[in-house]
Amino acid sequence: MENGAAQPVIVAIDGPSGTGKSSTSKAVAAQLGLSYLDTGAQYRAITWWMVTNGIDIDDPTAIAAVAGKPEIVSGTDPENPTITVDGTDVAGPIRSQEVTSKVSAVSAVPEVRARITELQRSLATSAEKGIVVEGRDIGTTVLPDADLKVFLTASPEARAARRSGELKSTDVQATREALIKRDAADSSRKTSPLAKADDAVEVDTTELTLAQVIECVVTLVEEKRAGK
Ligand SMILES: Nc1ncnc2c1ncn2[C@@H]1O[C@H](COP(=O)(O)OP(=O)(O)OP(=O)(O)O)[C@@H](O)[C@H]1O
Ligand SMILES: Nc1ccn([C@@H]2O[C@H](COP(=O)(O)O)[C@@H](O)[C@H]2O)c(=O)n1
Repeated sequence: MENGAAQPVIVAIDGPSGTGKSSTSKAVAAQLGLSYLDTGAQYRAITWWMVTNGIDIDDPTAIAAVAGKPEIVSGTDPENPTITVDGTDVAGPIRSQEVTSKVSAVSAVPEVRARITELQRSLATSAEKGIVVEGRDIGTTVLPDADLKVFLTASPEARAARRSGELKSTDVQATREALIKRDAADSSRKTSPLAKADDAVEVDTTELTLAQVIECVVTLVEEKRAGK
C-alpha cells in the first residue's frame, strides 16, 4: 500500500470443541492488533434466545420461523469480547449447560446459519486491520477466501482434561463423551458441517502448550503477510 499500512488480514481458525480455538484466536488477535470474532458465541446466543422464548428445540421448522427475530451484537475487541441479544448481555448465560446441550440442534437449522453467516461476513469485512474468526465452518463456508486458514485438533483425552479443568469438573469421562457427542452432531449436519478446508494448515495441539500454539499461529500469519 502507498502509505505503508498493512493490508487487513483475515484469519480463519476452525476445529472441534476444546482444541483451543478461543484461547488461541483471542491471543493471536491481541498480539497482532486484529479484531476477534467468536462465532460459537453467536450460535450460543441465538440458542439462548430460543430457550428463553420457549421455542421447541426439537422442531427445526419452529426455529427457522423465528431465526430472524433476535438482534445479536458481537463486540470484536480481543481484550474484551462481548455479546448481546436484544441489548441484554448474555456472555454468562450462553455458557450454561442447557445452552451447551442444545446449541448443536439450533446451529444445524439452515435459516439460523444463513442469518449468523451474514453477520459474520459483515463483521469480517468491516474490520479495519483484519480479524481472527474462530468456529467450525469459517474456512470452508463463511470466509473461503481467508488469507490464512488453521484447523486445530487435539486428542479427545486432552480436550476433555482441558475442559474439565476449566469447568472444575472431576468427571473427565462424562466431559469426554459430551465433547464427542457435540462434535459428531456438528460434523454430520447437512449445512456447513464442522470440516477442515482443503487449504487449511492443521495443527495438532495435543502435546503443545497454549503458548506454543499461539506462537505457531502468529508465525503463520506473519509468514502470510510477508508473502512466504
Ligand atoms: N494447548 C493447550 N494446552 C492446554 N490447555 C489448553 C490449550 N489450548 C487451550 N487450552 C485450555 O483448554 C480449554 C478450552 O480451550 P478453548 O475454549 O480455547 O477451546 P475451543 O476450541 O474454543 O472450545 P469450544 O469450541 O468448545 O468453545 C481452556 O481452558 C483453555 O485454557
Ligand atoms: N462456526 C460455528 C461455530 C459454532 N457452531 C456451533 O456452536 C456451538 C458452540 O460453539 P463453541 O465454540 O462455543 O463451543 C458448536 O457446538 C456448534 O454447534 C457452529 O455451528 N459453527
